[in-house]
Amino acid sequence: MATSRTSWADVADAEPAPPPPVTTPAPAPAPAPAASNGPARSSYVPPHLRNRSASSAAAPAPSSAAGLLSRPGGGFGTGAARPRGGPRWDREPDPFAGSEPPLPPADAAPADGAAPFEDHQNTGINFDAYEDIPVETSGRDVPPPVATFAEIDLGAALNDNIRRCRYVRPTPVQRHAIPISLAGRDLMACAQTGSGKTAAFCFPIISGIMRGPPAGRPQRGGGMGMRTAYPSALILSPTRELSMQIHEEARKFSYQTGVRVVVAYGGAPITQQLRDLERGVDILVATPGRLVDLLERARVSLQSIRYLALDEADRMLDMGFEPQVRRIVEQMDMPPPGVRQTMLFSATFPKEIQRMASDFLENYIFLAVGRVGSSTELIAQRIEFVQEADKRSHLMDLLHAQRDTGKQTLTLVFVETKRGADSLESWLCMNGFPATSIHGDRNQQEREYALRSFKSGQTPILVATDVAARGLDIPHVAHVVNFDLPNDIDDYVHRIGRTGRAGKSGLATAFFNDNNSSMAKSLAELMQESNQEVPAWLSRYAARPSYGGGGGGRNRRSGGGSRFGGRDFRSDSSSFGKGGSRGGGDYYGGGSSGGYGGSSSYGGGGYGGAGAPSAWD
Ligand SMILES: Nc1ncnc2c1ncn2[C@@H]1O[C@H](COP(=O)(O)OP(=O)(O)OP(=O)(O)O)[C@@H](O)[C@H]1O
Repeated sequence: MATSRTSWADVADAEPAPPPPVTTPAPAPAPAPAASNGPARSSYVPPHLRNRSASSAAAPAPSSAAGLLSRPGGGFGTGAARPRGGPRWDREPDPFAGSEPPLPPADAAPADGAAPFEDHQNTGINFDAYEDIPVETSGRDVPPPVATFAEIDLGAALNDNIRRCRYVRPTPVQRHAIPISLAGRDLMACAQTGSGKTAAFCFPIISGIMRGPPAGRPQRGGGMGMRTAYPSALILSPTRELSMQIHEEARKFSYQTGVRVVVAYGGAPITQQLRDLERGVDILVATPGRLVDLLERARVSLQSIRYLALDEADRMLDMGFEPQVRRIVEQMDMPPPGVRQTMLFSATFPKEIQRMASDFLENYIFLAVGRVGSSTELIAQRIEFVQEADKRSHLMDLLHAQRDTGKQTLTLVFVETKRGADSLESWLCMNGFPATSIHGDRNQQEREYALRSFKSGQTPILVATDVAARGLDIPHVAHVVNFDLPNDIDDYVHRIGRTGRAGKSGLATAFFNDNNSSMAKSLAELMQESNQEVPAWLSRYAARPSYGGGGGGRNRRSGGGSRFGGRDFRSDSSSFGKGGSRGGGDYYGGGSSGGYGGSSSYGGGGYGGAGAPSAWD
């Protein structure tokens, strides 16, 4: 087990007070548009012009500001209302407020220069832990990786935000993925949980929107009073909370760049989201269900999309979102592959998603940082044999032991069902452990409240179904407990990945019993691969042929031929042709057409029936 010497959390723990607000001066006003159709449009400046004064001189000069006003990206077709009297980002709320130290002067050092920023290198991702990570790329003419942010010309405004985020050096996935995306290539990228994938797809999108040429005039949306938004980039993510988180991150990265980020997800009132869209949108972060709704209402058009990013794409398939995702990407007005740029990111890439994704991508590069679907060595994994009836008392022992250390940390407990989450939450509270829960039966307000209360440490235990398994970046989660193991090793990888993030070490404990025997082999393999000690009893389980995966579980690793089933499927001779069927297999719940059935094992995933509101959308 690799140990973290200087981790983000170690340093963050040592930070006594919230840092002062941003001190960056506002950029010089962008050129005022020369023509207007009305007051609402008069101050609109396309993103690639907005940053002209702040970003590098490499930004292309517009031929005519007036001509750019009709550019659909950055607003709805009829023009978005902007604050008057100056560029709108002057009054942009500071997404860093209270979270960072003063920005070092831009000329103090390049973003990669460690020395001047050493004292606030709190996100000091433990790069040593990632240094010798194996990287595999396939595809034609792969652009070379970079070692520093300074080697990439992202523009001054974005570099300022990178400094504000206290990112000193790019993580391995960023080192490879950012140059690939900046070169305009489609990308399928797989990297371990907590390794900085969000920035890896956000930076090139923001930079591209800032610098890119104006998109063509929308063909519809201006008439009949229809206020249609024409984003330039779409980021799809499977869960509401992950969409919210990506939105927050993207807002930080695009602060004072003039690039406007809007989020749309189910469970929250659509009216507010519509208002946000009406104010203009360059990057739309959305869950598939809510986006389909917006498209059907013609409040969003995808015809100006230049960048499409799918985060946790495999999860969207798991959740039965394939029809919606295909509808959004293939059947609406989105430009085809080759015209738009498409990026897929996840820590796990089963072949099934690779096959679907290959329909969305053109001449793409497959990037695997670390073994595909593997877990980071920063997470110490423990598997304990615990009978169902003993799980609660065992959990209590763990929590008492943790409490005895006197350290204030957060514990995330995964269970399989929504009812199980409710009942464990109240049992913990009754027993003196402040807990809350998040699952698909809780309304969105309750879910968000639970997450806030957990993050703040008010309720340091969060009992969750898989709704919280993917992507959520919650600082200080020191322990993930798999009270109920999932049926799929990829889900296990994502769950435990809520700890041990950004170079920080973490602990993951799983309760295993006969009910989980189909997981034995893949668990043992995963642990071995991550240099964890595999208990002898688990190896014995794994050695039994009947427990070697497959079974009833959706155990992609062991069921799919090659051991990890996650390399670039184009190099697999048995791979399906482009657009081919994805075949059967239990991964899709019995080879259904990928409809709305979802999987009961996800505690609320999928659609309950036609038109039924989903807890996931
Ligand atoms: N270059 C960097 N330097 C320091 N910290 C970074 C850097 N890039 C990202 N981070 C931080 O690392 C953490 C994890 O990043 P992120 O959430 O993007 O991981 P991820 O790979 O998407 O994880 P998951 O697979 O769980 O979704 C975040 O808190 C982020 O701010």
